[in-house]
Amino acid sequence: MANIDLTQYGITGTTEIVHNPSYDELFAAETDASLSGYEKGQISELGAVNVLTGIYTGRSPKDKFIVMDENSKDTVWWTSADYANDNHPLSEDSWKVLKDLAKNELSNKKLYVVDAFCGANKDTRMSVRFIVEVAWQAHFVTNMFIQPTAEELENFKPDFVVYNASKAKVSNYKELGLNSETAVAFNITSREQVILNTWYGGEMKKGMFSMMNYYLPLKGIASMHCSANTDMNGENTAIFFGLSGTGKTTLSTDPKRLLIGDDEHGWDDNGVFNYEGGCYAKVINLDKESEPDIYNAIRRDALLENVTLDENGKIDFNDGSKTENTRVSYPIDHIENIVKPISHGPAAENVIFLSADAFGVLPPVSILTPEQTQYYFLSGFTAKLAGTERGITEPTPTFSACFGQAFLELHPTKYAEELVKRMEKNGSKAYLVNTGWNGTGKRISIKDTRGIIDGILSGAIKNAPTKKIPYFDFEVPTELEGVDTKILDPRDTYANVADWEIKAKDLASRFAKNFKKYETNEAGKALVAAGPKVD
Ligand SMILES: Nc1ncnc2c1ncn2[C@@H]1O[C@H](COP(=O)(O)OP(=O)(O)OP(=O)(O)O)[C@@H](O)[C@H]1O
Ligand SMILES: O=C([O-])CC(=O)C(=O)O
Ligand SMILES: [Mn+2]
Repeated sequence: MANIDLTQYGITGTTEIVHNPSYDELFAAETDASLSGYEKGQISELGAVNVLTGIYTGRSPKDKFIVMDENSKDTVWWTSADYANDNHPLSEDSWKVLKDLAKNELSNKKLYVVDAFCGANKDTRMSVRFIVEVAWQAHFVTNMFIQPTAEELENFKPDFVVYNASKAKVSNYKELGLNSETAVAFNITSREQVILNTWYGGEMKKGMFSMMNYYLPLKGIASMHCSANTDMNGENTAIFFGLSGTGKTTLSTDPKRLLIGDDEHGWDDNGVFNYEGGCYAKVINLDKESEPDIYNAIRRDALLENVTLDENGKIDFNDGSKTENTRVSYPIDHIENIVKPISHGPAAENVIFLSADAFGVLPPVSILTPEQTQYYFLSGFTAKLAGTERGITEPTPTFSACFGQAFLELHPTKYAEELVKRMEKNGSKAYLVNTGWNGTGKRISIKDTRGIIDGILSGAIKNAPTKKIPYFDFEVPTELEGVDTKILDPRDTYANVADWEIKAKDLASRFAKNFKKYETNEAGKALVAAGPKVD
């Protein structure tokens, strides 16, 4: 095993290093009777350990900072008055202070070091070293990242280092130009991430995704917040973009298809590849019958988060008292039908945008033209669902560029450019699928949405009779096998069509207003014609 010297990172007095622990070691460590507080896990009836992640049960985008230096100042897409985003600048001096806090927290104790890959493609993967002091955090990254073989571990040379000092706080945060005692800070030049005062593992997962989103598009590779699967022969790939809670994990986990990955992918000349080695599924109200694959993935080695258990370990998936963002992480091989040995598929034939529309305006499926594809990709309209980000407690309509604005490090048009380039080359088709609400006031059922996805993937939708929806000019099927015909035109789900009209006009004008930020050049202006019409 590689010899690890943490003094090279300024971490001193380390009493023990547990390097790439096995699942059995992790299980023993996180259920150790001497642990207390948020470090201690509880064994559930399904064999998976459940942990509580503390005050932070979702990501904290307001606390995300990137060092602004010579290298990053002209490349990173910084937040601005014209276009606010989560890339807050951090000075090099403040970075030093944060890193010192982390080094201090991590010195003089037993640590877990997990070396893993982000990216299934050998040419473009990042070798990431996670340094953490909480056993279950080591478990989380073991589940979520790609585990090196023994040989790869022997020769592992990190090209990115994550310091997780979740127990430390930034007390002088105001002086440092931060938002709170919590910091999730990146240094693109030295290739390091520092985490302070949040235990939520998603900061490491989405942190490395953000870094891939920086490095890969600059190499001409599309970097995407999407899930991906392919047919049983590994020949017909589909990708599903969507913000948190819109159904990436649920809908890509399909017993009829092979899973490539549930959240983060790249698309290069060889096809679509996963960044991750595991999945991170929402488990609120999880139902064994309607989502058997995810349910069955919850067993030993999976890690539950913020789920409510009684003293005997019996799980109540319907309890959202800790958070709506209850989760399970599991290695991808807990799903039976996956692409092996590496999570990769050919170029995507179908590109699906999942949008959970809380207004009840969007049709459950729309067939997009190439211009609409660009317009709706840049717009990224959806509702933020409760829990994944701090402060979001009910479905909140939002425009999240490329369906993942929180993770974009370059301007959104760069991601659109790379996606469109790949789609044009491969003749891929795009669809907008509303997994949210309609005029009934209820969320569209998973059964109907699965029927829609089946219709897209089988090609049946190409032969379906269609009509156009006003204001948006969406082409929608009027019949699709396996889907309740009465929901295909959203107007039919309203007691009074005029109610849909009012909401549709309101949504159309929100789109137009949001799109103004892209109208600063000719390409952006040209796309306006593909957007909704407001009169
Ligand atoms: N029509 C629907 N389609 C998809 N999911 C639905 C639908 N109706 C309800 N749901 C529920 O919405 C949630 C979708 O969450 P899912 O984990 O698939 O989202 P995600 O896009 O993977 O989010 P994240 O990026 O946060 O992991 C699940 O809890 C699922 O049961
Ligand atoms: O952000 C999401 O969509 C879910 C997740 O991976 C995280 O919480 O980091
Ligand atoms: Mn997911």
